[in-house]
Amino acid sequence: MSVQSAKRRITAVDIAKRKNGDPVVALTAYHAHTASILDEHVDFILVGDSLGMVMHGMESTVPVTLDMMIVQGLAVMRGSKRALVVVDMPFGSYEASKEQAFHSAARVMKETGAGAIKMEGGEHMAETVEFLVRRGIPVMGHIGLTPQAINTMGGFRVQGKSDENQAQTERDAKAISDAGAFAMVIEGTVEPLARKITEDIPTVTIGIGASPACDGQILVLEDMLGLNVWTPKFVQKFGSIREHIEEAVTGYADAVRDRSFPGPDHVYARKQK
Ligand SMILES: Nc1nc(=O)c2c([nH]1)NC[C@@H]1CN(c3ccc(C(=O)N[C@@H](CCC(=O)O)C(=O)O)cc3)CN21
Ligand SMILES: CC(C)C(=O)C(=O)O
Ligand SMILES: [Mg+2]
Repeated sequence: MSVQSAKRRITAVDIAKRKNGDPVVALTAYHAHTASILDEHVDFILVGDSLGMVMHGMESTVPVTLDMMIVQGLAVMRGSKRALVVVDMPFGSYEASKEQAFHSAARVMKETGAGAIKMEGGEHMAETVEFLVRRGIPVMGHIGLTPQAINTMGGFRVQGKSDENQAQTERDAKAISDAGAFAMVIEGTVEPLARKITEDIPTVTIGIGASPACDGQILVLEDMLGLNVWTPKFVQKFGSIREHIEEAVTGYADAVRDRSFPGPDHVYARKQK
């Protein structure tokens, strides 16, 4: 990193000011190349623990490690210079105690240079969120459908369908907001709940499968590009990257088989005498 950069990055403080303003635009990225494409078009890039499922074919995000998040977080920092980079805390790296959370989050901040971290959880994580924020780590919350809880939820379940669950999710939002999170992801919740939370709390809400009522939106990049075959219902495919890759790969395979590749332009010759 340079001593002084010409254009400063968007900060967590900038995002926090976007309540009732223009919608906050966010996408996930795990690589330097994709990060460099998103950099000019989004407000923040999330290095999501969804990378376990998207890059590695895991069935959930539970096996993702802190080291995996740090490696990809660093890649995304190298590829970007304008957008805020937020790194997800993976399952098992923060839930045991606020000290464990600080230790893990500090590693992410020091080893990647990212501007903020995100952690899943409501009321039960509020004390931890406050502990980190007070010690200089901007925290993005994540409530509603929290994928790391797949094994206690019994699957990825849309939240807010019952009165009891709606009331709990509202308490979660309030607790994370009061704890000082600069923004929070609301994932997989029924529309009236996402709307009510967004109206009731002063914290910026970022929706994913949580209706247009939120202050911003996020999607997993590979889902909206059309690279992943199956996606949750809340995804709109804005591209069809899978077909582009298929076309390029079959073109290459055909060219190798009929010996039209490598062609004259791709061959090294000896020095002319
Ligand atoms: N590629 C990808 N995209 C994501 O959005 C994403 C991940 N991976 N991994 C981490 C979590 C997991 N997510 C998920 C995964 C599955 C559903 C899902 O099965 N949804 C059902 C509805 C379930 C219900 O009705 O309760 C669906 O059909 O959309 C939702 C969110 C969102 N996140
Ligand atoms: C889906 C987003 C919000 C996320 O947490 C992830 O990509 O891991
Ligand atoms: Mg995540």
